[in-house]
Parts: sequence; structure tokens; C-alpha cells
Amino acid sequence: MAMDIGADGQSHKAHRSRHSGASAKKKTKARNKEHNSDQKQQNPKAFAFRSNAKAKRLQSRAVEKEQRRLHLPVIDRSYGELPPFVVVVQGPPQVGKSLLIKSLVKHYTKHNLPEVRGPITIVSGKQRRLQFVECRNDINGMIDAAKFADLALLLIDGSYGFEMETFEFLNILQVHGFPKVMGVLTHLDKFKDVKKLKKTKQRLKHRFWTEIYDGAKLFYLSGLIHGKYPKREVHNLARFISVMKFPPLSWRTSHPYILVDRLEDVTPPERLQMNSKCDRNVALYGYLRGCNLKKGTKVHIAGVGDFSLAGVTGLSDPCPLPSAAKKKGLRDKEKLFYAPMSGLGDLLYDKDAVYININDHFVQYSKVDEMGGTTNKENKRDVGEDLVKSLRAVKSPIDEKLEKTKISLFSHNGRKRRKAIFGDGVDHSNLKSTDEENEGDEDDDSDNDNDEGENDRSNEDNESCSGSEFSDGDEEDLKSEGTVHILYSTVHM
Ligand SMILES: Nc1nc2c(ncn2[C@@H]2O[C@H](COP(=O)(O)OP(=O)(O)OP(=O)(O)O)[C@@H](O)[C@H]2O)c(=O)[nH]1
Repeated sequence: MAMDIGADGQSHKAHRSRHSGASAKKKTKARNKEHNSDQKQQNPKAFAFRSNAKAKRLQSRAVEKEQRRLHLPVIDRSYGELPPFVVVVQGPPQVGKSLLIKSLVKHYTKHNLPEVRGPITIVSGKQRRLQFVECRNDINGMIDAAKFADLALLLIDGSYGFEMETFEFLNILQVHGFPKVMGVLTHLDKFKDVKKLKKTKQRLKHRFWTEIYDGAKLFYLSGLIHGKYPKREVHNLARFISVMKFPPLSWRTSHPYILVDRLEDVTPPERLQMNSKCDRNVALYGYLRGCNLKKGTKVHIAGVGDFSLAGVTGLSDPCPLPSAAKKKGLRDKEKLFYAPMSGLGDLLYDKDAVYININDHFVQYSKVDEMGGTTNKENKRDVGEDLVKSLRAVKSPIDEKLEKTKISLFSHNGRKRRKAIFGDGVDHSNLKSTDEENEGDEDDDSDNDNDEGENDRSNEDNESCSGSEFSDGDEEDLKSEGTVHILYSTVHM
């Protein structure tokens, strides 16, 4: 035993640490803990990873970085306003493709789409336009869609599971550069059991991931509300599409291609009359993507064949991006759309005409009383109203009527009456004699009779020549006299 002897001569016992008992145990525990933690904090990076998932993530990131370094950077050659991105909606029959496009169009434009036909272009943001296309369910339709899709929305019937169409389309996408893909599960309202629904969602998600890649986005549409997808879910899906990035696909950036959203047969009618099976001239309209298209290059029209271009013309943008960049978001006025094949907005463009479709219940005519006058105060007939009414009741087109018309240059009767009526609704027959003018007054009455529903031939003629004042009797007279009829049916709107 050691003994210290102090200056005062007293001896002190050295401290003996306790080896047993509660306090000894406590101390040993604390010492061990300290020792362990010291070891842990020694440069943890120098040793193996601690979290499995984290290591996996780090590794895949490192590989990705390495791959990016090995590849040439993708150069986006596009300049100016980008053409709309194409969103292809694909899925087996009756899965809800049309309904989804209608819901998305309604979300973006606040307009109801009567039917989905051809590409539908909409302005979805200040810098972005989208073109929705429904993918046909045959192999050719899928191949075509894979060629122009920037994003493919794969619709899957959740209550049924994956179907062949989805796998086929995925395989086709593989060989076309694989654009962005997003899955959408529908018909989930058919599950009554919540547990089963949850399990099915999980199962389908993992199946989807094995087909595409781990973490591929799968969207759930829980069911229908008043025959439409819930607004909140459509809104979320639309947000995803709006912020999605579309990296350029290398083959596409080096080849010009057009998704045709309108076509028009511009073959001269005379050529058609001579031979109904003659070669046609067709004008195709659409946004040019990829690179520049030159006149004279050969083009391939999917499903039709190879052709040489007769000409290329730059047209004004039918669905331009909003110009002012002041406010955040889009004002309602700027939410534009263009869907010439679907009849959205009841507006249809043609090369030389614009057709406006107005539903019957929006059109109101003032009533015509039995005496032929209108019931309004001034007792005047509106020229425009007559014009529209006569056009609505036309039973055969003008070319058919012209075919039936006979022209004789010399009249037997010296007292003939000429009337040249033009489609602008104005009677140009100012050369009438006085007695003819009197007859004209009578004509007014008989014309009104026609309006009340007489369906004889002269009535048809009257209607076609838009604003004519001929009565039945007069028409017969004219025929027998062989007067030349000049009919123009141009309508200025
Ligand atoms: N219960 C239920 N019905 C749905 C759902 N989605 C779509 N439908 C219905 O399924 C039917 C078919 O919808 P469409 O949008 O015409 O399907 P589609 O894929 O365009 O059909 P095709 O053009 O024939 O291939 C419609 O009657 C929809 O109301 C859903 O999530 N739940």
C-alpha cells in the first residue's frame, strides 16, 4: 500500500477507485460509451458507407456524372419561339383517352371540347404551347405517334392492369429515341376495398418501374365526378406537364418534320370534273419542327408514301404565344387554342374562307306574320336575316343547280325581264320598267309565302340566290322565256 507523508508528518491514503458496486458500474459504462463514440468519429468517410440506400444513390450519381462526361453535350439548335410540344395520349380502347384530353383542354382553355379529332394546340403558359394528340390503337398509329411525341401519357386501366397496347407502344418508343413517358392510372373508382386499391397501386407502380425506370412518374386518377375527372387531379397533372423539361432528341433535331393539324385539297375543280381520279394537289399545314425544310426535298407522309414538295410557305402563327410579359401567369384572354379538326371554338379555317358555326339556340329570328311583314315595330325585313334563312334552307349545292340550269341566248318573247341578283343581298335590277316595278310589289308577297314553307323548285332557287325576290309564277315565266340567270352565292361575313 502506498503512503504519502505530508509536510506536517501526517500520512494520506491514496484514492482507491471502486471496482464493485453501483457507482463503479456506472463509471465503467460511461467510460466504455465515450471510448466507442471516439472511435466512431474518427474520419467516418475513410471507411465503408453506413447507409445502404445512400450509397446506392451516390453510386448511381457518380455513374451518371461519368456518362455525361463521356457524351457530347446535346446542343439545342432551336431558336425563336419553340413549336408546341406534342403530348400523345395512348392507351387501350375505352381507357379514357378522349376524356383525359377533354379534361386537360378544359383546364387550360376553359372551353369544352366537343370531340377529339386531330391535334389540338393550346397555349399552356407564357413560353409554352402544347399539342394534344390521341394515339390510334393500331401498330401504324403507334409508330407515327412515337415519331412525334415529346411526352407520352400512357393510360392504364387500373381495374384491369397492363394491356398489350402499353407494352407494344413502349417497345416502339424504345426504337424512336424514347421521349418522356408518364403513366396515368384510370378506373380506380371500381375498387371498393381501400386495401386492395392500395395494393394494386403499389403493384402496378413497380411493374411500371421495371418497364421504364425506377421512379418513373405514375399518376392516379381516382374516378369520375359528373362524368369528368376530378378538377384537382387534372390540375396536378397539368402542372406536371407544364413544368416538364423536354430534352431534344438527337435524330429529331437533325431532321425536319411536321405534325399535320390541317389539310386541304386544293386541286382545281375543273381537273376534278374532267377526271375524278386525277392526281390531287394537297396543302398540309402544321408546325415545322427539327430543322429547316427546303423546297424540292423529298418528304415521307406516314401511311401514304414519298412525295416531292411543290412548295413551302411560312404562314402566320394560328396559335401565337402571348406577347406581353408583364404579369405573372396567363390572363384568361390569352389562353388560346387551335384545333381546326376538332371544331373547338366553332371556328374552322380554310385557305380562302373562315367558317363560323353558331348553334341554333343562339340564333333568334323575329317572327313573320301571315301578311308577310315582321312583327317588329318598323315592319321592316332584315336583309341579313333573310340571307341566313335562305342559306339554311338550301337543299342542293349551287354546283348541282348550275348543272341543271339551261342557258338560251335568244328569247322568243320581246318583253323579257332581266334580273341580276348578286349574293350580297342587293338587287341590282335597276333597269326595270315601271310596270315591272309594280310586279315587283306583288313579288314581295309571294316571296313571303315561300318563307312559310312551300317546297317547290322555285323556292329552292330563291333560297339559293340569297335574297331573290322572284315569286313562283315569275320563276316559271322566266324559264319559259329563257332568261339568263346569273347567280352568285358569295356570303360576306
Ligand atoms: N368509372 C370510370 N369510367 C371512366 C374512367 N375514365 C373513363 N371512363 C369512361 O370510359 C368510357 C370511355 O372513355 P373514352 O374517353 O371515350 O375512352 P377512349 O380511350 O377515348 O376510347 P376509344 O377512343 O374508344 O379508345 C367513357 O364512358 C368514360 O366515361 C374512370 O376513371 N372511371
